[in-house]
Amino acid sequence: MLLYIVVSLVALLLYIKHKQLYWKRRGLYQFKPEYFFGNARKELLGQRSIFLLFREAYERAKAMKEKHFGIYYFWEPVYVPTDLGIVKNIMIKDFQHFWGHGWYSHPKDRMSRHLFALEGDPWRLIRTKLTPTFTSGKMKMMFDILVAKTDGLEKLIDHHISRRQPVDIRETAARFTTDIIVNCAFGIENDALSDDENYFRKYGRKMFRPSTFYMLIFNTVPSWILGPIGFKFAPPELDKFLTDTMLDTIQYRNKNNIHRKDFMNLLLQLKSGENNGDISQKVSRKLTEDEILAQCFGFFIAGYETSSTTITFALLELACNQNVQDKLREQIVEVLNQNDGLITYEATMDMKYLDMVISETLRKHPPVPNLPRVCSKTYKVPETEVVIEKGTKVQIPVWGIHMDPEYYPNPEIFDPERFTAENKAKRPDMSYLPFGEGPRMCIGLRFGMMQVRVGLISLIKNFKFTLNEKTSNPIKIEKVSFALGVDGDVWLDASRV
Ligand code: HEM
Repeated sequence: MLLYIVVSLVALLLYIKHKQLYWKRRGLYQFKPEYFFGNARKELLGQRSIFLLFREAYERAKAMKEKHFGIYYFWEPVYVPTDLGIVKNIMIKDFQHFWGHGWYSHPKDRMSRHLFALEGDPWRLIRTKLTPTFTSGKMKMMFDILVAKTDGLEKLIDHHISRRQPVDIRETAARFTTDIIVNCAFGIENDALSDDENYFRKYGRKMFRPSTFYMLIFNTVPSWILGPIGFKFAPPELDKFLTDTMLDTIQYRNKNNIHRKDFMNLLLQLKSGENNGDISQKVSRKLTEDEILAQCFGFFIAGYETSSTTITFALLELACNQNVQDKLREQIVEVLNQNDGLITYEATMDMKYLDMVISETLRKHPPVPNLPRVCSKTYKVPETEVVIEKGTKVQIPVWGIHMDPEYYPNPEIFDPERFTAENKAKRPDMSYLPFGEGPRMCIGLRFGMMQVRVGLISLIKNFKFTLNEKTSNPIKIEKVSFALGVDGDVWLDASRV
C-alpha cells in the first residue's frame, strides 16, 4: 500500500513537472514556474491582482524582446503575445481560431448564458440579435434616463459637502451606474444613490468582489465540470430575485401594452419577433425568455462596474491633475452654454477634450486589463514555429501594452494630449484596446461611454475635486476582482464651483 502511494505521488510530481515544460517543448519562452502553482501562486491565492501579473510579465518579456511568451496557472499553460501583429491576428484576422473568452458557461445555469460567456454558434446568434440594440439611435433614445440620474448624483455630493465629509467616489460612481443599468436593462426604477441598503448595489458589490475560493474555481475548473455539479455564476438569491422581478416586469408590460425606451423593451421585441426596423430581420429565430434574462443580467455585470471604475479613475486623476480638471470644466461649461445649459446627446458628442480625458483614463486604468481568449482551432503563430493547441487559454495583456513607453512615453503621467487626432494617428494598430477588438469587441461601448460622459459632465460642471488624505497615494490595486479596481475606498474632497 505504502509503495503504491509513493509511486502514485512520484508519478503525479513528474506529471506536473512535465506539464510545466509545455511551452519550452514548443519553443516558446516561458517564465520559470513555481512547482505546483505555476506562475500565479499569489494571484490564485488572492494575495495579488492577476492583472499585475500580466502587466509585469509583459514588461519583462518586452525587455527581453520576446514576441510572445508562456506562463502557467498551476500547470495549465497560458499563451501571451506581446507583438502587436500577433495580437491583431488573434483578435481580428484569425478570429475563427480564437472566438471564445473561455469563461464559465453551462446550459444548466441560465445566468451564465450571457453574451460575454457564450461561444461558437450560440454566441454568434445572440451577438447578431443584440447588435442593433446598441446603435447610436438607440443610445439617444435612452439618453434621458441617464440625465435624470444626475440629480441624485449631485444631491449625494452636496449631502457630503454640507456635512463637511469627503466623498467616497468609488461608491458614489458605482451607485450612479447601478441605477442607470438597472433602469435600462431590467426596466426598474432603482435608487441606489439615496438608499444605502439598495439590493442591486449590494449584489453588484458581491458579484464584483468575489471570494478568493470562487475566483480560484472560476479561473481554473472547466465549465463541463462546474455546470453538472451545480456551480452558479450568480448567487442563487440574486438569480431568483432577478428572475422574479424581470418576469413580473415582462408580464406587466405585455398586459398593459407598455413600451419604455430601454434595453428590456428592445429585447422583448426580439422575443416576440416583432419587426422594429433593423431588429429581428437578420436572424429568424426568436429569443427565449431565459435568453433575455441572461442578456439583461449580462448587461448588468458587463456594464455597471466597467463604467463606474472609469468614472472613479477619471476623477482620481482629475483630482491629482488640477490643470486638466480646470481645462475640462472650461470646455464643458462652454459647450453647455451654447446649448442653453442643457446636457443633450449632441452636446456630449461635441466635448472633444472630455473624450481625450476619458481615453487617457482608459489607457492608464483599463477596466478589463487582460482580454481573455481560448483557442478554438489549433493555430500556428505566423512566422514562428509556435503552435497553440485547441483549448489553450490566451490572454492579451492590454494593461502592459497601454503602459509600454514604446507607444506611450512616460506612461505613468496622465496626459490627455496623447489622444489628439494627430497623436492617435502616430501609434500602431492594437496599441489601445480598452474595449477589446474584432468581432468580440465590447458591444456596449457607446452605452459605456455615454454613462461616463454624462457622469463626468454633471460632476465636473458643478464641483471641484481634490485628493483627500484618506486616499492612499499611490493607489493599490484590488487583489481579487473581475475588473481593475482600487483596493479600498477612494476619498475626494468636493466643493461647489
Ligand atoms: C467603460 C465601459 C466599458 C468598458 C471599458 C468595457 C470593456 C469591455 C471589454 C474589454 C470587453 C471584451 C472585448 C473583447 O473581448 O475583445 C467587453 C465585452 C462586452 N461588454 Fe463592455 N465595456 C464597457 C461597458 C459596457 C456596457 C455599458 C455594456 C452593456 C450595457 C457592456 C457589455 C458588454 C458585453 C455584452 C460584452 C461581451 C461581448 C461579446 O463577447 O460579444 N459593456 N467590454
